[in-house]
Amino acid sequence: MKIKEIFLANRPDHAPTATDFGAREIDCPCTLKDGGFSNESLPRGGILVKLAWISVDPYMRNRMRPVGPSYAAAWEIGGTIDGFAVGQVIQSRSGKFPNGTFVSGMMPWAEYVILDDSKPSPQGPTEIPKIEGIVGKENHFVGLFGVTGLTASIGMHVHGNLKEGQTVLVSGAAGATGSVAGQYALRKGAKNLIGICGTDEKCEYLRKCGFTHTINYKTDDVAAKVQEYSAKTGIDCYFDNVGGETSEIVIQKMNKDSHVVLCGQISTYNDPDAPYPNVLSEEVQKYVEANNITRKRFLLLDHIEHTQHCIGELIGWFLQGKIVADETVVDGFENAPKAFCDMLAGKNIGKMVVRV
Ligand SMILES: NC(=O)C1=CN([C@@H]2O[C@H](COP(=O)(O)OP(=O)(O)OC[C@H]3O[C@@H](n4cnc5c(N)ncnc54)[C@H](OP(=O)(O)O)[C@@H]3O)[C@@H](O)[C@H]2O)C=CC1
Ligand SMILES: CCCCCC(=O)/C=C/[C@H]1[C@H](O)CC(=O)[C@@H]1CCCCCCC(=O)O
Repeated sequence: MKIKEIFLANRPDHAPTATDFGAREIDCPCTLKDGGFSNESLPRGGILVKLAWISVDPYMRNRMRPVGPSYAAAWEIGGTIDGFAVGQVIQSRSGKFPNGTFVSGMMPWAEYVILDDSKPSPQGPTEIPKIEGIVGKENHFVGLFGVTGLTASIGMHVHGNLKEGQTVLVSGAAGATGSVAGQYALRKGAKNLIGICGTDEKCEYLRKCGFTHTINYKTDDVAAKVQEYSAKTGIDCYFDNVGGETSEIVIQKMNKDSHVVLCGQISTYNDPDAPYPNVLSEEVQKYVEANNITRKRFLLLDHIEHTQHCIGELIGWFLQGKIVADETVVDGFENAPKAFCDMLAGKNIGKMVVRV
């Protein structure tokens, strides 16, 4: 049986497009001549997984460069793309993952893949728990209960220093991470929650998520709106997904001893020369130091020990209907490259996910 896989075709120096990727046919591992599956060709501990949900993520932009980010390899030209995904076990030579099990983890972008059950979580296959109310919603394990939801909650938990009654501002607020970061702050007692995003439709989504104030950075005067919405309180916590000019504006309105959760700097990801994290202007850097504002880089992988606690909270809120987690679903395996480029261009509300 032939299946499709997706590979990197070019390393663009501009915003990527779907033409920077290619698709090709390969033989499906573990198939018989009659088209059925067999586990005979699986190595011991191997599982054949049919991809179900593919995550497209901003850090992948960096994997398109000759040297990738510190925590993930650069993709080779002509090499198969890989990323976080959810799939179902079709054939198994593993005692841990019997047929039918849903797993999440890093997977090549091919319709069927072989994974090794000894590779540790979260990169290696991780069983998706069968919890009433969650079964059938495995898509959320690439979003709300996956990397983005955990980045939001663990990021806030570790660097947010949230307290009852605070003012919290989130940039990139209508995306997968930002929308959960804001709702996490609300659950922890934030009283004034300000969200910055790129369209009016996204502002509406923020209101559905419980944000107090919304700012469209493409049409509003960001500095004036940030000033207006934080005039009485200042800002106690800033969950920064975007960096650049927006962050310069926000940080200057932060209170003494307040905290930046430095999660991402997506406004500069297409610029190969932009340092990560972005270097603040001299004036803003002085403000940070004079006001004892913490701004430490946050990386999910450095804090994975908080996963059980934070995923437990997220699942609890979800089952109680206390958290909104809309997704932008793109159908079709071959549309994953377009979904990735569209996410970078801001065409998603909530988590951008590909249904295979
Ligand atoms: N530190 C960590 O461990 C992790 C960090 N991240 C970071 O979290 C952030 C959000 O990721 P994720 O939730 O997956 O993605 P999102 O779901 O937020 O999607 C990306 C969004 O970024 C916004 N965006 C794109 N370009 C710009 C720009 N020039 N200026 C401002 N906003 C822009 C767009 O929304 P809009 O229409 O509002 O512009 C777009 O929808 C990223 O910075 C990512 O790198 C993610 C996972 C782990
Ligand atoms: C645990 C796998 C997560 C992969 C997907 C993802 O969204 C990555 C986000 C990274 C973020 O930008 C900073 C991080 O710490 C996140 C995790 C990166 C892990 C990549 C592992 C890659 C590999 O093992 O090949």
